[in-house]
Amino acid sequence: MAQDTDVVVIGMGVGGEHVAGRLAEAGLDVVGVEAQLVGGECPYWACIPSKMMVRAGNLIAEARRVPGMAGQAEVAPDFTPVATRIREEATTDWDDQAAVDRFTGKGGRFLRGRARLTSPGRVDVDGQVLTPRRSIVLATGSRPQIPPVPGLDKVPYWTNREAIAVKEAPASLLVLGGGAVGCELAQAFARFGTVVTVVEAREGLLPAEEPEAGRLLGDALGREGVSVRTGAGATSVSHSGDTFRLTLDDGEELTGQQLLVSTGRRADLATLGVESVGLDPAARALSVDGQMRATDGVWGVGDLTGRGAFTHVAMYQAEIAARSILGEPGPEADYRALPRVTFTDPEIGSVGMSERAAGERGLRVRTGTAQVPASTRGWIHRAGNEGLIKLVEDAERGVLVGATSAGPTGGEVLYGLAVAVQAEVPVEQLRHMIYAYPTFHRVVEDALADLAG
Ligand SMILES: Cc1cc2nc3c(=O)[nH]c(=O)nc-3n(C[C@H](O)[C@H](O)[C@H](O)COP(=O)(O)OP(=O)(O)OC[C@H]3O[C@@H](n4cnc5c(N)ncnc54)[C@H](O)[C@@H]3O)c2cc1C
Ligand SMILES: NC(=O)c1ccc[n+]([C@@H]2O[C@H](COP(=O)([O-])OP(=O)(O)OC[C@H]3O[C@@H](n4cnc5c(N)ncnc54)[C@H](O)[C@@H]3O)[C@@H](O)[C@H]2O)c1
Repeated sequence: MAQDTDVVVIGMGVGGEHVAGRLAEAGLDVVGVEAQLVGGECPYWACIPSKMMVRAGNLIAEARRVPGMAGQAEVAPDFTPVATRIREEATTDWDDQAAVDRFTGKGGRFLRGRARLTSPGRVDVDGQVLTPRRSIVLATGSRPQIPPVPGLDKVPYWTNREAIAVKEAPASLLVLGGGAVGCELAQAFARFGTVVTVVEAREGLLPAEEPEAGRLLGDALGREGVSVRTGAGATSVSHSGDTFRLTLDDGEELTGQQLLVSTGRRADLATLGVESVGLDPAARALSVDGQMRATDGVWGVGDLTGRGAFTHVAMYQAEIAARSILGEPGPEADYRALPRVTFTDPEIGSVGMSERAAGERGLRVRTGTAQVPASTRGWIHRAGNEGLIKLVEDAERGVLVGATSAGPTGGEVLYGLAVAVQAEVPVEQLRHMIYAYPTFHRVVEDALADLAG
């Protein structure tokens, strides 16, 4: 028998959990459907456990910076406390009961299973039919995109999930893909003694960001002993015993005890039955309007919308979708000041457009750059002070449309720049503000001086 309800939320990751909880608290009858764990990728296999690894790796790196700065320090890295924290604090051994209780405590109804749209206003969950009167919210996230490298489908490679669940750092690791996942995990494992090689197909690491940031990070990884191959195509992979072999297009053969594939993620609309409501199952992402509506009665939030695979995007969109479903007033989605932080050391923060992206949009841009080590705070900080600020100005309007903040606290320094991009604060006004001395964010003032010319 079909079960009537107001709303069905499919996928209870960060985005789905937020919409479902918000609507249930507002008094709607909400069924939240989740195939795996409520909370999704972020708390169990992504943001939170990976940042626990990064935090531990940063402690090791800081301790190694003591000589010449503050005496002597001996560090004996041990991955066990990290693996324990991931099990006990982050994931409760990959158990989501607390998250399920959090949702049902708000008045929601929870259903474990795999959902599929079968016709407008009808959802099938493993044979059980739900008929939402008001709305369906699609929040099914993304899955790793595995490149068609010959042999890859026959070897036991890791995705982020296996990498996060390890109990010991591997002796050696090949990382295919030098984006956010690859760089964060490469550095974290290297700091625990893993011999790491990163293979990136494009010309630099973090290729979606400013090339200066990718070079800075590549140099920092190199100094820590991570081998980086950029502009390198993998032509085959094999595995025997406990060794992976990765052959590159220049004939070089790389070996490692483990292979992490971190070559991007994509939405999977094909298995969701979206064609039954008139949407394209072959699309790379679900197309939504500024209120997160995909079509009549269907909203979409999070990674599957293809607007930036970040937890903060999923939560931002989820709040807009909830407002839209409840008929509450509020602004439409605005991604001009979308912030991104890769939690490496140096931390790479960026907001809005890169110089190249702004140029491709046809903007006449001016840029300004300043180096963190040349600033007072960078000079004081000394060991581990690498970083830079790069500003991208729309020269016609005299406002910033993008910025990069890389350095010891790059992601935190980014905040002021994000406000400037979002609020379109005139560059002239930014130039005449007071910047606290001696902070890292004073480097913004130096970059503004460079922008002036
Ligand atoms: C290693 C790693 C580190 C990351 N670090 C960060 C970070 O530091 N900061 C940041 O902002 N972002 C980070 N991200 C990205 C972040 O994890 C995602 O953007 C976020 O989890 C997306 O949320 P979501 O709700 O869209 O999808 P998800 O969290 O993927 O949740 C989707 C849920 O839908 C469920 N589902 C799928 N299909 C169905 C179905 N048919 N029926 C029922 N349920 C279904 C899935 O089981 C899943 O639980 C990281 C990602 C990775 C891989
Ligand atoms: N700190 C954070 O916020 C954070 C951390 C990790 C992941 N994430 C999110 O998760 C998403 C997925 O991360 P990701 O690192 O897997 O994807 P990504 O898109 O950031 O990077 C993938 C990289 O793999 C490269 N690549 C693709 N095919 C390749 C091949 N065959 N050989 C070699 N290199 C290849 C790409 O050029 C790219 O640089 C990111 O887009 C990001 O939004 C965010």
